[in-house]
Amino acid sequence: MSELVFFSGTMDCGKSTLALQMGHNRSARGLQGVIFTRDDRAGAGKLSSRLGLVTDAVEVAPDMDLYAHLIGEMSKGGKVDYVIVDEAQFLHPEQIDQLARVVDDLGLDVFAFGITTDFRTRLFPGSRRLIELADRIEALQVEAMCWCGARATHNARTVGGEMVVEGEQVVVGDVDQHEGDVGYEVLCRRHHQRRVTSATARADVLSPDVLPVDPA
Ligand SMILES: Nc1ncnc2c1ncn2[C@@H]1O[C@H](COP(=O)(O)OP(=O)(O)O)[C@@H](O)[C@H]1O
Ligand SMILES: Cc1cn([C@H]2C[C@H](O)[C@@H](COP(=O)(O)O)O2)c(=O)[nH]c1=O
Repeated sequence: MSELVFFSGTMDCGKSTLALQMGHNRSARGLQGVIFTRDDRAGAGKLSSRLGLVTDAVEVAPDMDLYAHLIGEMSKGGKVDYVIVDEAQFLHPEQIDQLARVVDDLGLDVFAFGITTDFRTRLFPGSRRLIELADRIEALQVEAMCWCGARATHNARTVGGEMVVEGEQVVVGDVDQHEGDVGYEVLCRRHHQRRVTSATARADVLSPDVLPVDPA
């Protein structure tokens, strides 16, 4: 039975790597897939992992009908055995409905990979729809870690290392950005709620306010 599966996790937990591995294992057995992505850091039409692997993909435009695209491929004689979607949080809810239709009407497995929540802990519309429609939701096994050592569960947006809570929902970027740039850091809920990033935690430790006071 074909399935719509949502592989979700924080940024930097290995989603794109797993997407590439699942595609590789299937193509090694002669299966052919279509890989969709949107706004990958490596550029349009690319699916890239921080482990250095990258593959070509179909860049999803905001108004693209994914079901119609696959029907078009098949009617041109293309073989499609499965579908992979990376950065699925950026898709419109209607496009997630189209993926569900691919599973139900075309009998193809659809494997979608993405983060669930944004820097303000709000669901992305595409991820919300995936949670509503997916046959299965899988949490990635390799856990990303907060600077404190706890499991990272939330994505923070940072500017110059400090967490920000205002801004557009979508700003393409990466973890480990240089000072001053907009970047991201994964945190445990406690430190996301308190807005303590690795940089501000370090600064607090160094601050004279928190140095032990000599009573003498
Ligand atoms: N130099 C490295 N050595 C080993 N693993 C690495 C290295 N750099 C990144 N990784 C692994 O790659 C993961 C990020 O993979 P990626 O697929 O790009 O994540 P995601 O798509 O979830 O943002 C990290 O959590 C880490 O496990
Ligand atoms: C939290 C958050 C993230 N983004 C962007 C930043 C990256 O370009 C992608 C996530 O990619 P990854 O492969 O999972 O690391 O999403 C965003 O636009 N808005 C946010 O709030």
